[in-house]
Amino acid sequence: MTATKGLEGIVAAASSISSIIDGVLTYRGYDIDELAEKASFEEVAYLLWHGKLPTRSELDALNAQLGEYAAVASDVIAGVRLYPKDTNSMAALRTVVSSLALYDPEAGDMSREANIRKAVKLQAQLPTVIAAFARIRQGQEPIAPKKGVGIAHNFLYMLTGEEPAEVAVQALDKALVLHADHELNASTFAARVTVATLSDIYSGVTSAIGALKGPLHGGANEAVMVMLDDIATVANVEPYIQNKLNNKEKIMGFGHRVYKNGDPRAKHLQMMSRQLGELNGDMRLYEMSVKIEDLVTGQKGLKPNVDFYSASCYTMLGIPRDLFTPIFAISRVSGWTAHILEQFEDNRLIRPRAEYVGPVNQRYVPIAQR
Ligand SMILES: CC(=O)SCCNC(=O)CCNC(=O)[C@H](O)C(C)(C)COP(=O)(O)OP(=O)(O)OC[C@H]1O[C@@H](n2cnc3c(N)ncnc32)[C@H](O)[C@@H]1OP(=O)(O)O
Ligand SMILES: O=C([O-])CC(=O)C(=O)O
Repeated sequence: MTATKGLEGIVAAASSISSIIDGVLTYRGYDIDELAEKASFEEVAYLLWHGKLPTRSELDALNAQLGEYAAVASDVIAGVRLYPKDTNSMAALRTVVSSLALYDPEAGDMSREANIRKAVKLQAQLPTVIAAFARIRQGQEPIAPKKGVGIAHNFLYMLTGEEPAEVAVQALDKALVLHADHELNASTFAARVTVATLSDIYSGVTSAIGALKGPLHGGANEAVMVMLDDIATVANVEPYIQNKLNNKEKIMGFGHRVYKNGDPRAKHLQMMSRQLGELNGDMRLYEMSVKIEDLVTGQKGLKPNVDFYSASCYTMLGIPRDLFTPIFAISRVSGWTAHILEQFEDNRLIRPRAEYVGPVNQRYVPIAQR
């Protein structure tokens, strides 16, 4: 038995949810390029869960259900008030999502109907708890979710207490569409491994959030913004990046396990970054990002991934950088839960083997003689 480090190239599940074939990403067979231009995030979530685009009445019903479930139990918010104010936002999200299960009377109901309802609840409640966390740590009161608006609108409203501009809603909605699912990425795999033991959907999503947090995965979007903040000016891009490349340091937001010729989502986010810069009358972050891309792609052949341009986009939408990865989770919970539902449909415990490389033939030595 020989291990494949990082499971590179190993096909570990059959799935009909999303595919990456020859660098083209599809959700249920629909090209992400078309969905990014035409679909709302709620339509995409429905597509991931049900395998088809919703009719008008199906979408209306989903939106009504999302509105109904968006408020969370007051005890969950009371719990958030107890978190240290400087707590890591993804650690807070991991904890609060785990706690949602405690207040859901059907948390342990493993029927498909209950699991679909729980998927919708998680989708509806993640924006509420993230916005509540962000406000509470600043000494502000959480804002209750609004009915009759989409997830992107509601999140920006709950975060700021103000009606968001339509352009901001559209930009965030498109970003949510672009992040919704991605085949067997690390966090989705973590979710599937967890529920394949027949644990519940809340456990699966909590595992997934833990996996998304790391900077080699979803945490890279925040790390990109830390880098942009460090660089600060267009003039400083070249010395800063050159120094990192010379020291063989990783440049966050570049490279991908599957895409070697570029991530098809990045171009949409690059365009969004340019448009937001033009609208704000401030091209600094966009120009810095393009210059970083020129250097990193020119010298290393590495292309930007989904996390690279999302950092400048979210900052231009006025979102604090430590909420970038939680926003990724707001989107990806649609994919995680679709994969959990798919895993339950034809479940088998996920239990690979390890190649043993440790010592052999050891004999026990009594503690007094060691
Ligand atoms: C939503 C997402 O999860 S997208 C990915 C988000 N993560 C990041 O942006 C973090 C930066 N990127 C990376 O760390 C990697 O490219 C990953 C984790 C995305 C993919 O990792 P792997 O498939 O294991 O690639 P691996 O790390 O082996 O890289 C292969 C080679 O490219 C180099 N490389 C890969 N990414 C980068 C990078 N961002 N900057 C500099 N060099 C890089 C590696 O150092 C390695 O070089 P070597 O062969 O000389 O040792
Ligand atoms: O697929 C991956 O390895 C990481 C990624 O791009 C994603 O999860 O969107």
